[in-house]
Amino acid sequence: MKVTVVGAGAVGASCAEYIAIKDFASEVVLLDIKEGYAEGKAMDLMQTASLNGFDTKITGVTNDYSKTADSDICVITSGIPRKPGMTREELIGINAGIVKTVSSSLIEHSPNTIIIVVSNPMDTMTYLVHKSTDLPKNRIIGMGGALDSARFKYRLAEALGAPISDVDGMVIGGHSDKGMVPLIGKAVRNSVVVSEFLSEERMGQVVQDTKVGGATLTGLLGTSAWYAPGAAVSGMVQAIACDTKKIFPCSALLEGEFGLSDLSIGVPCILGANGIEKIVEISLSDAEKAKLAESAEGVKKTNGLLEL
Ligand SMILES: NC(=O)C1=CN([C@@H]2O[C@H](COP(=O)(O)OP(=O)(O)OC[C@H]3O[C@@H](n4cnc5c(N)ncnc54)[C@H](O)[C@@H]3O)[C@@H](O)[C@H]2O)C=CC1
Ligand SMILES: O=C([O-])CC(=O)C(=O)O
Repeated sequence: MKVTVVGAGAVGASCAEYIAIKDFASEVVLLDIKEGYAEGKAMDLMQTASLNGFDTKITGVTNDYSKTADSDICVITSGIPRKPGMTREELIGINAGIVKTVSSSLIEHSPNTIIIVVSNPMDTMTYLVHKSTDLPKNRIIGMGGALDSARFKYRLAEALGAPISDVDGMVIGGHSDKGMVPLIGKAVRNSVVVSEFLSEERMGQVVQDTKVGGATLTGLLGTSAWYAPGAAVSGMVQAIACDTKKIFPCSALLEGEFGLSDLSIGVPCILGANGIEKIVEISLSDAEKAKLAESAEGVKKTNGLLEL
């Protein structure tokens, strides 16, 4: 199993590290445009192998796509991150060009690959890869909901005073400060809906804290987060590599599912060897449907800025 990660910055390196630590891939290629940068990150990571106990071989390359040839899975993290006060949507001007060039170079050398898009604004970048390449739709997947759901579980556990392993919940919709739809009505503590434990007001706070999770970290760090994003990507890569058929909310191209079409947005998906094996059309309440529709409008507005 060969995995390429483009962008050896904060998220790309974290992603490579978690993939290696989980020890399911034979090889991870890190590629960056900055001379020597990916080579340095790869060497540093390889020097953790004996300490962390993995056999995955990590190599770094400067913009040499021939070294990525025949990758089973490619992750795109190249592009600029936001700074405090910015939205993810403001990154489109620079990141669209990068994502378009990178995806076409990857496919040239790995025509059968599955692509996971991370660069922001992620739903729009995922849609751009659908529009600008010939890969089938099950092989282009955006990462956002896996991270947002992890943040939702963190906030739920905090509100409940419960261990994180006791809570479950999912976030669907666009990966943006306003567009996320944390499904609070379906969130559970050991199979009991959280409304049994939390007031309406506290649940509203959990939802709001989840939606601005990325912005909160950007304010604290001066740039956006990387540990949880890297872990979220590695979980999706593992589900595909090991054909686990686990459900992750992913940005998938919709063609009528949930009453939506011609956009990529976060919905529950079964991930396996074929990438998105199935979009799971869970039933939503009227309020949840309205929020998803509003979120889709926001994503489409950003898609409208693409030069296709
Ligand atoms: N979808 C999600 O949930 C998340 C998305 N992100 C996004 O991921 C992206 C990366 O974030 P960070 O790693 O923090 O940024 P970073 O600045 O640390 O790393 C980005 C790397 O991309 C490289 N790069 C730029 N253009 C390139 C090209 N044409 N080819 C190859 N490499 C290129 C840069 O040299 C840099 O090393 C940002 O757009 C950020 O907004 C970040 C966290 C979560
Ligand atoms: O907040 C950002 O810009 C990066 C990101 O998508 C996240 O951490 O959720």
